[in-house]
Amino acid sequence: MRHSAAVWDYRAATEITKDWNGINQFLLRNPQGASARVSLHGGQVTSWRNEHGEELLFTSSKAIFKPPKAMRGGIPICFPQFGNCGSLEQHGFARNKIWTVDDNPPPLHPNDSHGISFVDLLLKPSEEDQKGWPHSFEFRLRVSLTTDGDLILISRVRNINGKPFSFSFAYHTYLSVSDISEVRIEGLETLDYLDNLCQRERFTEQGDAITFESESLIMKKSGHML
Ligand SMILES: O=P(O)(O)OC[C@H]1O[C@@H](O)[C@H](O)[C@@H](O)[C@@H]1O
Repeated sequence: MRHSAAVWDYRAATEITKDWNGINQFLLRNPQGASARVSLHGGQVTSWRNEHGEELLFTSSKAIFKPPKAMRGGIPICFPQFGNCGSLEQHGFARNKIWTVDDNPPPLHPNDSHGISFVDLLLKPSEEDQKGWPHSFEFRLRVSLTTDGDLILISRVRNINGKPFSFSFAYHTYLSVSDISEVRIEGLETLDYLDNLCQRERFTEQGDAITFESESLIMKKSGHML
């Protein structure tokens, strides 16, 4: 029987290193050997490994690892705009910014505090950001790894001056799959989507599961991108 959770020190389980551009990144570990790595560049999770050390996230061999270009891999955060559905740069500016560590985040709901190893990050808009998107916000991101090796991302956006604004948001997750023909995505039946490979024509999903036989690039109206 394992008693590791009772004595597990989540701070000791978090190691700070530098990413490929010298920007701080955090390595989260659980007692079973699973890990996750998250960079202050974009608040982007760049690696998630299971207890066998297998990488679960994909990073393109063509990824550019240099700001201000976001890296194509891991989990880029799209905010305050998804895709090119607005006047901002593709997928918004959050993924291109240097986030800070949030030393004193407001408490999370107890149901959301499952992480055995975690880091809290914060993004506040710069003056430059506010020229392009004149809204006052704080974006808090908690990245946690559970005892079971699950990765949990919790995002909280706070309007700090009470003037209403709207935004779109997505975790642009690149999952690594060994055999795409084995993948099924369920639960999207009846949703409308825009097909990027058909000039963003709108269709309604009919099937109870999506499978992949060829290149596919569809954007669900609710914000999911496949
Ligand atoms: O190429 P970017 O800006 O990193 O965005 C990643 C991808 O985002 C998707 O939403 C687009 O449909 C793709 O065309 C794009 O490659």
